[in-house]
Amino acid sequence: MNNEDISGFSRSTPQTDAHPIRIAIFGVGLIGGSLALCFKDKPGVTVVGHSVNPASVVKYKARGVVDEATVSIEEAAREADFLFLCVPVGRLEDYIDQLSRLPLKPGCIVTDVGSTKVSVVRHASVLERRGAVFIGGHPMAGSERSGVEAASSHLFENAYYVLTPGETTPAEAVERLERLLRWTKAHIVKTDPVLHDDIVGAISHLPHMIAVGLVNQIAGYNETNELYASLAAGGFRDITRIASGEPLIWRDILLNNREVLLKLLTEWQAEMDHFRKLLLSGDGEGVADAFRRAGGFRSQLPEWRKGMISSLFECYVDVPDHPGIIGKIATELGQARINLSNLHIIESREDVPGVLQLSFRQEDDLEKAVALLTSLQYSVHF
Ligand SMILES: NC(=O)c1ccc[n+]([C@@H]2O[C@H](COP(=O)([O-])OP(=O)(O)OC[C@H]3O[C@@H](n4cnc5c(N)ncnc54)[C@H](O)[C@@H]3O)[C@@H](O)[C@H]2O)c1
Ligand SMILES: O=C(O)C(=O)C[C@]1(C(=O)O)C=C[C@@H](O)C=C1
Repeated sequence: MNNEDISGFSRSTPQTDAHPIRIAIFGVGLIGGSLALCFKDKPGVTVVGHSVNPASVVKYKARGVVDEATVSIEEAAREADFLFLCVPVGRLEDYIDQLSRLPLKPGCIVTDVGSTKVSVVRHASVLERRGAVFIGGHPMAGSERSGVEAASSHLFENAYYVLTPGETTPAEAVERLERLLRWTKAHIVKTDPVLHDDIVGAISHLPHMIAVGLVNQIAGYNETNELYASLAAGGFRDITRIASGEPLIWRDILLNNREVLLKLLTEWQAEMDHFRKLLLSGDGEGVADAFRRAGGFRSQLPEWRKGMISSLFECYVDVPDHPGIIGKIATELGQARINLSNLHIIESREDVPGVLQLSFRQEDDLEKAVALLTSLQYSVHF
């Protein structure tokens, strides 16, 4: 992508092939680090990372995630065209306050990646008085992992990236940010902060609470009998991956969106009460109907997008459980130059066919893999 117009400040400076763009990232963890990797090494771009922790600054540089790193918020912000706040939700307002006391580049864009939007957008008006433009942001992609070690330049590919510009946000600034974000390969969607928090509360925050509650319930049973953990298989793993999210990140998100979540929890309890009634009355048709409705809705979801159901292009291969089979499949794919992004054994018991989950970053790789494995007589399904 040509970054000719992205900075928006350099039109009066001597023309070079690419106008210089300075991007400051505050908090180079999973999300901040992934953004840094998307922008780094692009023509004319300098990425500067900020951390309050001197050891983190050394780490950011050593890992090559940023061009520069500093513990000074002032140094990071100075002359920055774009400032990304990638710290926990509970820290965002303080960062905005600190930035609002600094000499920012006129017209610079400050944005955040926080999982809630109402409070940060409301608070950010202090920045506008300093000549900066604030645009709330939230990439709908992530992981249960955290820290710069988990960062990836592919994290946002094909995911939705929400922006919440207000009515008075200059359209030119929104366009400039959108253009910069093209490097993430995400799909931009714009919405109002209140609607954002309602929807994301339902599709992200509530599921995290359910997963954590479920794991803790089972962990309690497991204290009296460890067979609970031993027998926990694919179903338990699928619904509970997100229970391993970073505790302080999730503390901040849930407390920040608590009004929405309290309502959602009441409705969730009603959903569970419905199940309780079905079981009490032995209403098998009611149980089957609940599964039918859920399956129907789930099958209509745009599965190929991150942020919905599947974060990757995936297929499942039935494999006989004998030594070397996984290596054989991986070698076949490698020889055909098909880029496998992940491989996961779902079930493997003696004499019983196992299932191999294959993940690809590109749809094209998935299609090629399915054709190849089918031609080799493997049973492939989705
Ligand atoms: N994890 C996800 O899946 C996900 C997805 C989208 C958005 N988000 C949002 O992105 C933001 C960052 O989350 P993450 O998953 O990258 O977390 P992370 O823990 O990987 O990174 C957080 C960063 O903030 C810094 N930080 C932590 N506590 C701090 C403090 N008290 N003061 C200053 N800096 C501090 C850390 O050093 C780190 O660089 C959060 O606001 C979160 O809501 C997370
Ligand atoms: O995939 C995961 O592990 C995530 O938790 C990502 C997830 C989500 O719930 O979908 C989590 C928080 C974000 O704010 C956005 C995305």
